[in-house]
Amino acid sequence: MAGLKIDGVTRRFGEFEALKQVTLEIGNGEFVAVLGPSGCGKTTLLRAIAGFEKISEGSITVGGAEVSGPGRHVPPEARNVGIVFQNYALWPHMSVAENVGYALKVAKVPRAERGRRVQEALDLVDLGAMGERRPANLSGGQRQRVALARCLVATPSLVLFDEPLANLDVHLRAAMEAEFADFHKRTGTTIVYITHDQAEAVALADRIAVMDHGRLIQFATPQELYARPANAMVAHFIANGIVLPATVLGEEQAGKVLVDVLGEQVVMDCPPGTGPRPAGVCLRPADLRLADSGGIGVAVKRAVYRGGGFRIEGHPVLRPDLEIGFDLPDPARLAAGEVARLAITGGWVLPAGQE
Ligand SMILES: Nc1ncnc2c1ncn2[C@@H]1O[C@H](COP(=O)(O)OP(=O)(O)OP(=O)(O)O)[C@@H](O)[C@H]1O
Repeated sequence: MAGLKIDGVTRRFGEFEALKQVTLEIGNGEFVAVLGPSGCGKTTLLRAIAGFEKISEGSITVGGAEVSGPGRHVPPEARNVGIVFQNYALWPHMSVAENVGYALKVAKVPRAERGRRVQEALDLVDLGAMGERRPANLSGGQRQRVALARCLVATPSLVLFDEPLANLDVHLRAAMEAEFADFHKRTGTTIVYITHDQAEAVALADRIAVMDHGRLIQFATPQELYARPANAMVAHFIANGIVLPATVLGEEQAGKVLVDVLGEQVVMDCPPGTGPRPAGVCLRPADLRLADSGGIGVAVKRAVYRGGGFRIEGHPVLRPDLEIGFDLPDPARLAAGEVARLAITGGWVLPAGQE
């Protein structure tokens, strides 16, 4: 197992920068998700780590050895990096064990050793008893595990997952999430997991690297991303936080500060050194409470039933240009056309310049 260091990596396609000065250090045995919207550079980063893509600037180090850098590009097959792709493409005419052992056979690994390593890899993904089956006789999740075993049989120092659950249905995704988490716990493999699904990243990863437009925006634990997003994009992207304009009224004291949000004065969490300035604030469900009086007025545009409760969407009465959405447990007392009163009880002031 090995750590991964990405240092100031830029990748240009002509004038366009798909990766901009990305710096990221991943510890030995860590499970890191790379998360971001379509086109943010996730796949380019994965391809650069795997060695399918040359980088324009910076360096990449796996387990202490530089694999990409100025004048240096170690080919993919010499990097000892495994990849589990979204399309797991197994050979239909080969058994599970043959599929897993194919690369070893091509590499002329002796039969006995091959058999032992294939069995070990299948045991790791809990398919130890299924080596003789054909892929057609496996479930989608089992096939994805064969793909994982096929990657593990080469004993990689680092495993990259490229949206491995994207082709699976919702139920199978949940089951496979649990399997991946369990696999990581048992083996301690260093994992870099690419996804655009924030719920998946939050459920699985020790830390998440959020990317946007080729840049790394924030690299932190799921809890930190939720509670202390670095900018409005992260606040929205992680669990759909509400971002509103506000004015910081005082100076930060012990991580808190007094803020005016649409006429309401609220004490919120804030970055160190926050002082009076215009700011964006991120609000989470725990920061909002429906009130009978006071609070901010929200004109309800839509109330959509979401099983067990309603999703309310509308705009602040004082700022019709802003959108605000929140969830309300059943039985809801709100309908389109009404004005809801929302008390704000907390929140997070975004860092300066990130509103
Ligand atoms: N070979 C290439 N030539 C030119 N532009 C490219 C090339 N590969 C990627 N890009 C551009 O780089 C940007 C990042 O692409 P990338 O595939 O890394 O995004 P992504 O975050 O993986 O998106 P998705 O989730 O849709 O796969 C995109 O704007 C894409 O069009």
